[in-house]
Amino acid sequence: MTAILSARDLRREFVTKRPLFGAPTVVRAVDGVSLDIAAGETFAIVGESGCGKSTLARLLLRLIDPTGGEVWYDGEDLAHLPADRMRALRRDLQFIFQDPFSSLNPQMSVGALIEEPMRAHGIGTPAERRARVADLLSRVGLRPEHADRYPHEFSGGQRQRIGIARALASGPKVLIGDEPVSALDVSIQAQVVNLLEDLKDEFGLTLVIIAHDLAVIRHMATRVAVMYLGEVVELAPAADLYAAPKHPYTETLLAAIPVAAWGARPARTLVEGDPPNPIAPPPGCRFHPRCPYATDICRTERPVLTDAGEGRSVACHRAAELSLAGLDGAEPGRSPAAAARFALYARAMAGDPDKTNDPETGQTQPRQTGD
Ligand SMILES: Nc1ncnc2c1ncn2[C@@H]1O[C@H](COP(=O)(O)OP(=O)(O)OP(=O)(O)O)[C@@H](O)[C@H]1O
Repeated sequence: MTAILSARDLRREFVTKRPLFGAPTVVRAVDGVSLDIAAGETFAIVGESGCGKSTLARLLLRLIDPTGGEVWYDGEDLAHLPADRMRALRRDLQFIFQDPFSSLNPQMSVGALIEEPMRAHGIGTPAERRARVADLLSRVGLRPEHADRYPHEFSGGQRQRIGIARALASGPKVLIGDEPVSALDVSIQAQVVNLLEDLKDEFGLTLVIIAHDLAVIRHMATRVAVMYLGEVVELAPAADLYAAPKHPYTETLLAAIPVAAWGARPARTLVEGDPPNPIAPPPGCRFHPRCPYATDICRTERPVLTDAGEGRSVACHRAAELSLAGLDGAEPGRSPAAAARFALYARAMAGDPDKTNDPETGQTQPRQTGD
């Protein structure tokens, strides 16, 4: 694998002062993340709100400075580059924001918004830039004459297309999208996902997509990194991860995927127990208070992300012995076997940690932790 972008033990803390009294609190938003993103892949970073994925995305493009660690792009450590060199490299590394309403300056015409990155990097003559704006508008499914209009004249999906055209304007090699479709109507999300996939092929891009659940990126991701409380807990080729997760947290994220096709109903969250507190993460495995498979070692020893073979890594003491429920490749829903296992799992999460009811017979039985 040729890595185009790599993180090495990347860290970012936020220190927040209490308003009147008390010690400042420290949030370890990203706490020692190492990963390699291959040229030309679609790499997804997934996890619940607050797990640090937006912070990681911003660190990867040095939109914010790290507290520690390195970010390597094309032989240079972005984390320690002087500002002027970093500005030059931004031509290669672009960001698509989550909210197409607040991320576009309402005072600027669409043409000026898309042209701005080209001007900033001294690309082309004014006439060449205008021609490129028209071309980019067509490529994202809008019309060249839209260049003279203003963002408020467009729908959310169209604004996100404008944001994508703007991100493409400087001819980047890597595009990072921070939940690029989650602010859009569900009916529009698939269209924008499809557009990103088409543009990736057309422009030879590497895509990094941040998502809070595994549904959105299911059909586009090449590999997936699952984050929990500032750490990557599982990293795997997408098809393998969906078919057979190795970390219990990944299993819960898979269980939250709506069974029916796009938008039929919102995803449920099956992760019960105390919500994660990034200020005071639990000892041992950070997921253990919510994990139905936790044993003593999970409460005391922090598992490290370990090579699990076949391009997979997992941070779970019990990864080798557990056999967790995947989606079994069923379309549009899960197979009956996977559905039954998810039902068992949901009950285990909601109640008795050691026993659960068989969804078909209603009999109480020990939960299965291996096949
Ligand atoms: N500027 C900041 N100051 C203080 N704390 C911050 C700041 N930015 C993020 N955090 C904290 O860092 C943690 C990770 O936040 P981050 O936004 O990266 O998570 P996320 O997984 O992207 O969540 P979301 O999907 O809600 O954006 C959270 O606890 C958040 O409150």
